[in-house]
Amino acid sequence: MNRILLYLVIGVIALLPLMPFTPAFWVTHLNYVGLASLVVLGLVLLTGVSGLTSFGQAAFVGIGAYTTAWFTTAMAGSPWLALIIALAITFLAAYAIGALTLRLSGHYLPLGTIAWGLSLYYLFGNMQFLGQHDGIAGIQPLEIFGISLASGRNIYYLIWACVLLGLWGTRNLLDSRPGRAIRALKSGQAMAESFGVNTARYKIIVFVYAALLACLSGWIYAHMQRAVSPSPFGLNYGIEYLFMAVVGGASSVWGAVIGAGLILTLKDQLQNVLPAIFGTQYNFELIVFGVLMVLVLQYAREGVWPILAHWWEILTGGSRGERRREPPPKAAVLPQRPRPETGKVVLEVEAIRKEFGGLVAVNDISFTLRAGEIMGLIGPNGAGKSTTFNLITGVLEPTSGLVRFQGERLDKLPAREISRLGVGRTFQHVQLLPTMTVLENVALGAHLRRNVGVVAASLHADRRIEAELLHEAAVQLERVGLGDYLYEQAGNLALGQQRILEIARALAADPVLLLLDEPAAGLRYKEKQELAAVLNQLRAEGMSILLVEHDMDFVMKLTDHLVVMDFGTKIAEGTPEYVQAHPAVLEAYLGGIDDDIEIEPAPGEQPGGPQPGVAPAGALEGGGA
Ligand SMILES: Nc1ncnc2c1ncn2[C@@H]1O[C@H](COP(=O)(O)OP(=O)(O)OP(=O)(O)O)[C@@H](O)[C@H]1O
Repeated sequence: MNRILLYLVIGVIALLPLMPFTPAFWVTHLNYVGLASLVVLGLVLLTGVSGLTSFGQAAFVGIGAYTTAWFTTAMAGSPWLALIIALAITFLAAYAIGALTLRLSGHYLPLGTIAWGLSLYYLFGNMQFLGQHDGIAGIQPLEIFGISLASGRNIYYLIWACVLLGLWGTRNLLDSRPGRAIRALKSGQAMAESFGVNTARYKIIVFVYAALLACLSGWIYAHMQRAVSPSPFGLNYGIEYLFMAVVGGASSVWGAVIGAGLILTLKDQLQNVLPAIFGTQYNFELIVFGVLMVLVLQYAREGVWPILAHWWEILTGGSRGERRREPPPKAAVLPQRPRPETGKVVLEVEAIRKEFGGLVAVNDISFTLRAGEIMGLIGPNGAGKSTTFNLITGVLEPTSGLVRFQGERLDKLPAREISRLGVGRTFQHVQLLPTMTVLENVALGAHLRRNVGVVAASLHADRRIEAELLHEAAVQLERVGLGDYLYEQAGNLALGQQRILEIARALAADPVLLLLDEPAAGLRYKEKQELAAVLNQLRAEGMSILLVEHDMDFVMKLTDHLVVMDFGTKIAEGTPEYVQAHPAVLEAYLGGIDDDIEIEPAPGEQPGGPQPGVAPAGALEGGGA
């Protein structure tokens, strides 16, 4: 968000209660908005950013409120100690609940959150020492440095200081190493895992983070209301918080404040206006909310915040559109892993086999790849190339056979561990985080090269490491020719550029072995030439590269060694010249027949004739490297 707007918001928040004309009910209303904003901020991170829908946040508000209510009344304890206890209980409860429910996918997760939201609600209402459905009254107001926060105007500052801190911390978190991993949870889990991100762990972290914010809100609420009862912590409120997140804009931290403000103000106004119109006391506002939700989902799926941000952009002359052009500041170079000597065996594939039911997709394939070598894996459509690729990268487990990388078995390891050993990869279908910048996407590739915790990231204590990661990402982008697009949203790049971006991201992981799945697909002639130059350069630096590629012209000019597959079986292996002249290869490629497509002839040979599936780039894609 634009800085001017930020200062404006802070100024208004600071001055509003001081103004004599500000009515007391405004301050009270803003206090509720602030408390709800804290809960919704957690939901923005959990649901909007990470894609984990939770209906149960109100229960965590309840843990914060009930802990302090009981501890400060029954035990006459300090509310500050109560806050620590409440946060600790919430941490443990959220960790346990998260570990159980976050494994659930699809609609099972929201259903799981409803179940534990209801359980905690009934727990509050049935426990004798928590006052059952009557709750606990007589809670003391908070006091800071001798100043009582009993009045709405005083506690207002505590609430909004917490909201601003929460916004600041969450923004910092999102713009950091753990933040990039969190932003990959919604749509790029498999990709993130192959760069070493432990997605299951990050899901729990986000869940606990959101629960702690809700707990803080509950703690302040109890001391503001001076009494607690179960109803504000039930499922209805859980749904309302989610509603606020969706309406405000579930992918922006500011959406939390906007959503809470809009919904609570609307609810307040509707509760006044609707009974007067209809002459009854029924909760008509619920019907209006239902209609509003449908309209938001239909016409403003990203919520209100992006619309407001767009208006602000127009108002301030497009300041949001001004992108930084300069590269990130220079920083120390990240440590690099030792490279094997050129010519040393890096990858050994021994009789790997993959059966899908009765289909043998990969039939006892073996080959080796040496340091400083580019190997191509080719074959007609359905030959088993991608399956072989997935067996090496840990996406699939072989039925039998083994894969060794620098002497270590890969075939039993998950993708995350394979990446840790020094294997970088790209994807057949580009897997980027389209709303993140090109630079951030590539920095995700360097995830394992530095470690930053969530707390350090939230407090912005990660500046040096963050600078190193971004610097590394910029260097790799410069290397592959995308240095002019650092701050462009990755989704705005052309498909060919996105493929190149994937290579930069894989390079940011400092791999010893680079696995490229159809890197030239969608690239124009010049881009292919540039890609070939980059790959040649990498080979010269001792990198080992295995590529699956359909563009024969590109493959033949670039690779040292080829393995040709057909129907899951290796039918030939050798230099490009040897393979091009191999009868089994010609048979495999000529078998299907498209008379217009011709295989590139081996030196000194006549053109090979038509071929299906895999065809020379010149025929299928307009030229190669
Ligand atoms: N998950 C799966 N379940 C069942 N069959 C599969 C699965 N994945 C691949 N196959 C089958 O295995 C065979 C090899 O497929 P694979 O995708 O590895 O071939 P490919 O050489 O990469 O083809 P293309 O060039 O079209 O990508 C095909 O017959 C395919 O239908």
